[in-house]
Amino acid sequence: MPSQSALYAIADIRAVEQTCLATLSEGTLMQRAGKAAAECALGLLPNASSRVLAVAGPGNNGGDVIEAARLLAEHGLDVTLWLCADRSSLPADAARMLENARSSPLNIVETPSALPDNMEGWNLVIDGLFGIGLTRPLKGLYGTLAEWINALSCPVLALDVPSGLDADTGAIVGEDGIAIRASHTITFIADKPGLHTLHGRDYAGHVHVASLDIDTNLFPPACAHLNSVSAFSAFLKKRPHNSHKGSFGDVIVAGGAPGMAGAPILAARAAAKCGAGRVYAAFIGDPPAYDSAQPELMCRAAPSMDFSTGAVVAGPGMGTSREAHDVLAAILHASSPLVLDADALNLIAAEPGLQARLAELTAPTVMTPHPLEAARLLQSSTADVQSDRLHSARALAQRFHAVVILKGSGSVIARPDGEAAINTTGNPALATAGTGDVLAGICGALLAQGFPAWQAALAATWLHGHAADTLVQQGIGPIGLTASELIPAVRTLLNQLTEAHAGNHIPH
Ligand SMILES: NC(=O)C1=CN([C@@H]2O[C@H](COP(=O)(O)OP(=O)(O)OC[C@H]3O[C@@H](n4cnc5c(N)ncnc54)[C@H](OP(=O)(O)O)[C@@H]3O)[C@@H](O)[C@H]2O)[C@@H](O)CC1
Ligand SMILES: [K+]
Repeated sequence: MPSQSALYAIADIRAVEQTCLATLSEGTLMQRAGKAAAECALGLLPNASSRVLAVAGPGNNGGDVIEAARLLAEHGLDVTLWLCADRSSLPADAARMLENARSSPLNIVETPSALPDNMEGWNLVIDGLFGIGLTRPLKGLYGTLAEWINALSCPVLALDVPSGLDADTGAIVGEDGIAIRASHTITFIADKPGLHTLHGRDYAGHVHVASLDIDTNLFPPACAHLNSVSAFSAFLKKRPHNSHKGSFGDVIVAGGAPGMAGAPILAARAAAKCGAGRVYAAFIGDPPAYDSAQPELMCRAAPSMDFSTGAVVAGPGMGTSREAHDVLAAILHASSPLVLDADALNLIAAEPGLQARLAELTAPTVMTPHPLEAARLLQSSTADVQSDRLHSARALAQRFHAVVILKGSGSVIARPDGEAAINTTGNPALATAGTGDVLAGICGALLAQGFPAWQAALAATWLHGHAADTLVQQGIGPIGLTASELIPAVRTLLNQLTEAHAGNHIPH
């Protein structure tokens, strides 16, 4: 099996599947998938007399669920199979599974023309309508069945992919399409990006990977990975006793147009609490005398700043005025490690001169667009960006020669060579004003402490999301979690991670 964090595109899964099908005896992979699914289902059921509804579609995903349903019925559970397909047109393996199931205690309802009449009393629904062979939106009986399942209160286990969801992108197929909202997904052969970004997290629920015992050597390189601590932990360093504030770098946050002073303050506070040695908040408008809640920050006027002395976070509350443009131009000419957020991205999207300068930079650079900012940078629409978030993040990284964090559910981190990761932490509590400023500030602090752009982006995204997860577990959110509250939680996590992962090695 490839590494737990590896993600594969449908085309790659198909290629692996075809190689296996050529060497294994007929039905072997489907039997393995059915067995893994049945075992997973048993773990979700309250007792041995549980009632299970299995829904099967017209393809091999249907074959998987038929096999799983047979095994569960033979295990003594009360299982009904809703076969939403014409038996005579099932693919060969699925037809074989159906024949096997006939001699089992499984209750089979063939080609139903209506929905099951009882919504109550099911302990689990298993979704085997469609997997990676979905080619169009769920319509007719499939659509109404999906709606019906989504209204149930019991757990729903999707086989391979929740039906209606695109396994590559996490999009729901069709303009007004519908997908089955699963509480759990058991996905076969390898994990898939669409289960983790856009609608993926809402529709796939907990994802379990069943590799079906396929030889690791048959897999091509993964198309992306899930973000994890191991991807950046090598840069978590214990601090030597003999250190001073200059040892951990400066961060200069540039933004704060009149009326928008809060944004750079949030980013600067985050940078300070994530370990930068000194933090400046530089304002396009008049700077405040100091930040009374965090007087360690040094508040300055942006036009008179020297941006070459530390990592720069440009954009929070910056506005798009002429002054903001000139400050951004000065920042791009300083060639410092750089985080570009918010209005800095909007200014760049609007001006080819700034774009050309950005593409020339060799210092570590991270861009943190949300989908609308990404759309402006790519001169496309938010819908286009969201329709394939991995592709959009890669396109941005290549065009601007920077590491990109495309924010949203399952943030995508991409770098110019095409390497990409999907973040797994975070929750809807982050959908509130100021959380983006905090993310940019964390990123700036990590760049100032010597993280390369890629690892800084991975670590910042992971920490930011995990802090929100921790606070929600404590009841501080999702409703009413504020961006400010994230900052101390991120600091705690960063210290815990450093303690757990940094060796005794003292850096020089
Ligand atoms: N091959 C193997 O041995 C293994 C396969 N495995 C399993 O197989 C799954 C892939 O199987 P699959 O290729 O048969 O695709 P699947 O998702 O079942 O559906 C395709 C069928 O649905 C139809 N169809 C599509 N969209 C539709 C729509 N909206 N509304 C109505 N019909 C629609 C489509 O018809 P068509 O588009 O040709 O008209 C076709 O008939 C995979 O996800 C995994 O679970 C694992 O067990 C490992 C071993
Ligand atoms: K499915």
